[in-house]
Amino acid sequence: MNIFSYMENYDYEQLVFCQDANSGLKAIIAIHDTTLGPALGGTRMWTYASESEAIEDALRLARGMTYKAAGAGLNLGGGKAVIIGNPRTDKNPEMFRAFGRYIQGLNGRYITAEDVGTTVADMDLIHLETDYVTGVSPAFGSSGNPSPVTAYGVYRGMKAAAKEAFGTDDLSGKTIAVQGVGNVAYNLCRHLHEEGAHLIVTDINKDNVQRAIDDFGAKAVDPGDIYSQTCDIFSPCALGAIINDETIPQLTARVVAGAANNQLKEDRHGDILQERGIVYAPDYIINAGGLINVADELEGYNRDRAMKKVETIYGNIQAVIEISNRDGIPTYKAADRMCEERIARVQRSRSTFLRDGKHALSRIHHK
Ligand SMILES: NC(=O)c1ccc[n+]([C@@H]2O[C@H](COP(=O)([O-])OP(=O)(O)OC[C@H]3O[C@@H](n4cnc5c(N)ncnc54)[C@H](O)[C@@H]3O)[C@@H](O)[C@H]2O)c1
Ligand SMILES: CC(C)C[C@H](N)C(=O)O
Repeated sequence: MNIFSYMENYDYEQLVFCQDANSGLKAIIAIHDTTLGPALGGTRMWTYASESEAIEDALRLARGMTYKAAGAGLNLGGGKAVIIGNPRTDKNPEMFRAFGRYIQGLNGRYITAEDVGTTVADMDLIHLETDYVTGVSPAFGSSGNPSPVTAYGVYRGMKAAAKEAFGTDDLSGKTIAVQGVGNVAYNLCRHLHEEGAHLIVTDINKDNVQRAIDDFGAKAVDPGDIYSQTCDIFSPCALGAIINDETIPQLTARVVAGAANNQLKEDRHGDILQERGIVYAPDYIINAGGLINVADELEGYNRDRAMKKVETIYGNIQAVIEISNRDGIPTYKAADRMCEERIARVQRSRSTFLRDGKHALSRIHHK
């Protein structure tokens, strides 16, 4: 991988490598764009097949966070971190403390939170060394696990997409196929079940499947069979790149709306969904609830205020669909356009010289 070419291509600001032999920490922090504010994004812990794969994942996810924050109307930039290792076997407290010190060294340019493979307990360890961490235990006045809030945002965004496809946002009686029933999707299924939707679920983790059957009367299918289920809505809540040449022909749903990051394998798959008349709720717009929730901590966490902001995801999905219909472009392009325009507008309005430029969040975390 030619790192500088890649960074130049998508206009990345900074890539940081962190190594601590004592704890075995090998981490990468990617900062994409801080026009709107400090880069906030989770830390992923994963068994990457190679260092290049880890770098690429950090960079790709960081850019997604720039768009996620811009689309959600937050004054935050985009960043993400990855720790190379197996989250089940390779963690130790010193690793997260060492990582916290590297974050502190960035002096607020990057703020972390949970992502796949990291937990509230890990954030508590990072918090021992830095204040630039969110999703910390509620005992510290923080917001805790962001997943249930992400799930609520996905539920609201799914309703907005359903309104476009079916003329109503009522999901009762609708059949929804959910791929992956982990932290986010379990909570999503609860909202859908309460509204009277029929659920078809799959997961490679049998316990998670059983929990959805027991709690929501879901029908379970094998992981490879989820795409071809007869359903109204397909909800990807496990992996990225699952909307691709192999899966699109199998889809019967009229809406794709789920929590997973980077759902389209390539942009052209968003074009194909549009050609097939499938309403695609862009991933970084619909799954912004967790980010909105942890971002609220930066102003002193207030659950009611955070949940009110999460409600805006319904309107944000509607806004994207409106741009898509108005300009005759697929929804993924409409979302990119909406976010890029906001970043450009803010950049222009902050272009005048100031001797001591300030950002609304520059006062945070100075205890
Ligand atoms: N947690 C959040 O707040 C949040 C916020 C935004 C986006 N996301 C994204 O949403 C997705 C789910 O996040 P999560 O926190 O629920 O993660 P999770 O790890 O708790 O859940 C993912 C589930 O998918 C299952 N899975 C993995 N591979 C699968 C496969 N091939 N087929 C079927 N199931 C499979 C896993 O066993 C697990 O149960 C991820 O892509 C994550 O990046 C999460
Ligand atoms: C800041 C976090 C809650 C980030 C979350 N993992 C996401 O991808 O949006």
